[in-house]
Amino acid sequence: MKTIKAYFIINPISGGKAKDHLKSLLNKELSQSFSEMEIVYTDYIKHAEELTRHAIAQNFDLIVAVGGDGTINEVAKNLVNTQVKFGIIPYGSGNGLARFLNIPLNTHKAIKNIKEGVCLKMDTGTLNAKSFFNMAGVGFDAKIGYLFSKTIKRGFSNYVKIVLREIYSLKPTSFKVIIDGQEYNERAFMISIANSSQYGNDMNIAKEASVTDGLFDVCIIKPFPKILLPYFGVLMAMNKLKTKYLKIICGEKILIQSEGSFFAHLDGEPIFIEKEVNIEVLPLSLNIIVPKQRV
Ligand SMILES: Nc1ncnc2c1ncn2[C@@H]1O[C@H](COP(=O)(O)OP(=O)(O)OP(=O)(O)O)[C@@H](O)[C@H]1O
Repeated sequence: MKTIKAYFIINPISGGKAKDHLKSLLNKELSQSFSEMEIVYTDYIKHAEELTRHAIAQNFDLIVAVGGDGTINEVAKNLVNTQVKFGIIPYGSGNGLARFLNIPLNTHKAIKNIKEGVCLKMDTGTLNAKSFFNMAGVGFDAKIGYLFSKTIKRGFSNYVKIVLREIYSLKPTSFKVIIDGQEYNERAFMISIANSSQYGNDMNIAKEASVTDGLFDVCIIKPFPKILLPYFGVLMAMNKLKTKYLKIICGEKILIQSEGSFFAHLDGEPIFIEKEVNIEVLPLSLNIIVPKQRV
């Protein structure tokens, strides 16, 4: 048995899937792999942040988030630039980061990855000093993140319902964007800051994104005829989106300004912005467990 202390944080509501059985499953499949193991469920929003800080104080070597990108965010934000290893058992609605890293969506295989995977150092980011790991953004996806956070029902189908309801009233916003000192003035439906290539559910916007290149792909989505949406959806699912309506610029320091206040999101979790967003990459700052073939 390895002398590794492992701490599991389960979000009971993520992805709209039941997780009552997980505690006994994790104990059964992993108790021989670690010298000490603790499994806890979150009771409320941001509880995972408190639990992570507790686990760090108790010298756990490995902390695993069981949930989606929001849960990953709450756990991993305390692990940036530490030696603590981070694992994911995907149980979200979108699972963007897990899908990008080829972490299995099947629970048994994801548990096996916690045992047998290898450690990758990945880039993380901050938006107005708050951490994100998969994707941040302003505009339409931030509004969807806000509306999704207000719904009781989670899961992919509810996400799609909100997107379809909102897309037809969507209007572009004027943004000033400064990427590594270069200024762009754009009217856009949204601007996504991609660390991985995808939002979740294999909806890829930045097909060449890497989480180890020290750069974000700034994806400026310009106003497009909405009739093209199904076509773009198919291209995104195939990771082949290329269109004159999408401009991608890579950079490590990004400033976004707009008239008045607006919403942004960090891994799908909305935040209200008074004035501007400042985004920075923190290269290779998180030790994440991924399948061997991913490194
Ligand atoms: N016990 C709880 N009750 C209510 N909300 C919770 C609880 N525990 C955690 N949360 C909140 O659940 C939210 C959603 O979690 P998460 O993002 O992991 O799932 P998801 O949105 O279904 O998946 P994804 O982000 O992959 O689309 C987070 O904002 C988190 O703070």
